[in-house]
Amino acid sequence: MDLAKLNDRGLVLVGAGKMGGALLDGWLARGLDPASAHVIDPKPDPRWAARGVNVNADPPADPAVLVLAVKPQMMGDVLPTLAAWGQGRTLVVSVAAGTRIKTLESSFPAAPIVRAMPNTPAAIGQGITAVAGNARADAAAMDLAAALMGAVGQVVQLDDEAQIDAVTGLSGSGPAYVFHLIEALAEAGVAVGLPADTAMTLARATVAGAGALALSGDETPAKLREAVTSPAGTTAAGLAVLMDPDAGLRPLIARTVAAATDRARELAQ
Ligand SMILES: NC(=O)c1ccc[n+]([C@@H]2O[C@H](COP(=O)([O-])OP(=O)(O)OC[C@H]3O[C@@H](n4cnc5c(N)ncnc54)[C@H](OP(=O)(O)O)[C@@H]3O)[C@@H](O)[C@H]2O)c1
Ligand code: PRO
Repeated sequence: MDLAKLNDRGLVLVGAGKMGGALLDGWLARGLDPASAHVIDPKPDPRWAARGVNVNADPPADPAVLVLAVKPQMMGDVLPTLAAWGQGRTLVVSVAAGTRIKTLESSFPAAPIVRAMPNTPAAIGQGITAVAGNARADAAAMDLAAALMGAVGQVVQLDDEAQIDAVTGLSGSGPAYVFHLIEALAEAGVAVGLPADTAMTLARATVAGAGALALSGDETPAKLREAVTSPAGTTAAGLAVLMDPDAGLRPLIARTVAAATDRARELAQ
């Protein structure tokens, strides 16, 4: 999207921590005017002020978008302070895990509201965000939300807000699983004889390259895996361990995503 469209009325970001900060980095890199961006955060990173973003000072009364990126546990304290923005002209976008549209509606009864679940690769324009809107989020509001999140990666529209918990368990938390895969690959490389820095370089580039290849064409991940796997070769030996139906990656990842999804449901308020 042309983020310049937001530059007239402004964007207010409440909570510029890891996720809010990653989004703001992405938006600023893609044309959001720092002078139209307003951060509210008790301990803001000095880099926002250094880049010309308004920090904790005179946010507009009628911004185009209010983005909520505080921890779900903070929402109860934060929402009552923001009610003035819920008059209907401002699109409210919450990226919080757990916090339900119903809860947001009790603070912003007149507002179009979109729940969005992004992930941190948004900072480099390679995030993916799932979105679900309330009844007041008409086509124009959903378009604005999709454009906002689309500026920092792909966007998936959900039919049902309840699916956001599963999205949180998969792609919201997912970058952490992949970073841990890099750590595990590097440690395994050291265990089979590589220097630590070489192993980390190989692990990082292997995951990044495989990810880029998986996104680059129409081949399924299964086909791409098969293309690496020579009959009776090295990959087949490795995959025999990794694809063990009981002790391999599939049941482990299934438990991982289920645990994260369950936690999102527990955080529900
Ligand atoms: N991190 C992710 O990968 C990710 C992905 C998808 C969604 N999310 C969602 O994004 C939200 C933020 O998560 P996070 O990981 O970015 O956490 P975080 O790094 O702790 O960011 C939250 C920010 O909000 C600030 N804050 C606290 N009280 C505030 C208040 N009253 N008004 C304004 N700002 C306030 C915090 O400041 P202090 O640090 O000083 O308390 C912090 O800078 C959560 O709801 C989470 O579910 C995160
Ligand atoms: N980070 C948040 C959490 O760990 C939500 C998805 C990723 O709760």
